[in-house]
Amino acid sequence: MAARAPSATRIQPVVVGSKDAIETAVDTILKPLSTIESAKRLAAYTAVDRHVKPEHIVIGIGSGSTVPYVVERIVQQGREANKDRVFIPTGFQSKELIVSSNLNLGDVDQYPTIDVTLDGADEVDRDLNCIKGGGACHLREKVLAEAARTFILVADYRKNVEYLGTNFKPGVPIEVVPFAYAKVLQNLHHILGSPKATLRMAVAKAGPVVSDNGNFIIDAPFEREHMEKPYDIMARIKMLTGVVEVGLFCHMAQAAYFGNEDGSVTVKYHDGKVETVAPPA
Ligand SMILES: O=C(CO)[C@H](O)[C@H](O)COP(=O)(O)O
Repeated sequence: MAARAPSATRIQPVVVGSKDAIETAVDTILKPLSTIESAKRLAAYTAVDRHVKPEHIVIGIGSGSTVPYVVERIVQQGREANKDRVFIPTGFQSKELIVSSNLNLGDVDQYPTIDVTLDGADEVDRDLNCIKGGGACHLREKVLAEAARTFILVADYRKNVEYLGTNFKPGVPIEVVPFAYAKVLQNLHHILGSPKATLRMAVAKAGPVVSDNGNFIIDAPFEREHMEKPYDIMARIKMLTGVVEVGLFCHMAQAAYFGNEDGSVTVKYHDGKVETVAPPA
């Protein structure tokens, strides 16, 4: 039998947090957020304050870099407010976010009716149509948007545009089953008028981006004439065999919250009304 090491050598230092975790915590306290991050947080906090009410039990959580602020604000509502709630994720990232925030996790097959879903967007036009799928999550995001009684968008000021494709240049994200991607690309190039449509390639992996559902993503830029009537082009893309979902969400959101550089929030509603919420005094 191996001799036991003297107890002194077995004593491990007490780890209270990694260097990164400590630096992040210090940054959070001491360093102000960048203008864009502040704008995202402002939009998310305002939307949560207005739309996540005590009677809301089933809550859809979207994907992207704005949504963590949504969850942060929901957590701030307190343990009592959240103890009976169930949170439904739109993908791996939001699932991790829900679990690491100690919120109850559910899935849309258990809860096909959601009280309110809050999600980010790549761009939102004057009629609240939006491009989603910059993070390749738009299939689940659309399911949760459709399942929700109220669907709310949160974003920073760069996403607030008159027509889609103004600032967001990669194009419309399209989730396709892998074996059909070349055929769908041909259809987009030669039939639907997107000659620059490309398969989205991974950055830290060789080969294509693979979605949480095991599919590929095509990014298809379209001319302004198509993007001004996004429902028509969305329907035509969706009819291509092999397409699973299109990252154009038309007439789905009730309101979109945009954090601005000056600390105000612009709220666009589905009926065309626009409100400006002044910065906190
Ligand atoms: O659609 C999405 C992911 O598929 C995101 O909601 C969208 O890309 C916005 O992300 P961010 O809040 O980081 O700007």
